[in-house]
Amino acid sequence: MTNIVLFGKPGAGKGTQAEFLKEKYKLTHISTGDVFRFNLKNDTELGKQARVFMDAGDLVPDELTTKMLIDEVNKHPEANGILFDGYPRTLSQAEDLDGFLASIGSKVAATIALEADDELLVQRLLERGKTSGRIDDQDEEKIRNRYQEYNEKTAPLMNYYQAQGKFFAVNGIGTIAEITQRVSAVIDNL
Ligand SMILES: Nc1ncnc2c1ncn2[C@@H]1O[C@H](COP(=O)(O)OP(=O)(O)O)[C@@H](O)[C@H]1O
Repeated sequence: MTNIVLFGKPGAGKGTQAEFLKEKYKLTHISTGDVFRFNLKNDTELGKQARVFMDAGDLVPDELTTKMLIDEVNKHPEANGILFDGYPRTLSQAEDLDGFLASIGSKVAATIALEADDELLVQRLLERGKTSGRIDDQDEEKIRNRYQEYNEKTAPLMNYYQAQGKFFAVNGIGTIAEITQRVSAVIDNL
């Protein structure tokens, strides 16, 4: 299995790239944000528990998120590899992911970060908020809170993966196709 973690700040383009990469490399795409939003929309028990955190732009607690993630991975026993989008976002999630993948005889092959400047990303999210219906994209304060969450809790993961020799950063500014090319170059070299 070639498991890839797509890494980057909110709005960096992880979801957009995932759509192309999953086709190109026949990967199973798991977006924790999408799974949470599906649960919110269907008002499931998980959705009810996650809503307050998501609407505020806070991270959902690790235990809830990791349980959901493992359930999702287990739905795809035939997967060629998984493209993780939005997970892990904390050190504890990264450790749990490593432990879980080891338990099924697998591992993270690479973590690929899409890099872009904060101010550009905030503008992208506000633009997305006009049409996406996402509450967390419509209010600049909530967006800034997501960046704070990212800086405090998610950014330290770069060191975690760097220490394992699995961290690759690509420039996330350019056309969608250009960025797909850059990410593909990393995957093709693994
Ligand atoms: N791995 C995770 N850990 C905790 N919360 C998460 C995780 N993934 C998604 N969420 C919740 O879902 C929200 C939206 O996720 P996502 O669509 O990936 O957002 P973004 O556009 O901010 O990258 C997050 O702000 C957070 O509340």
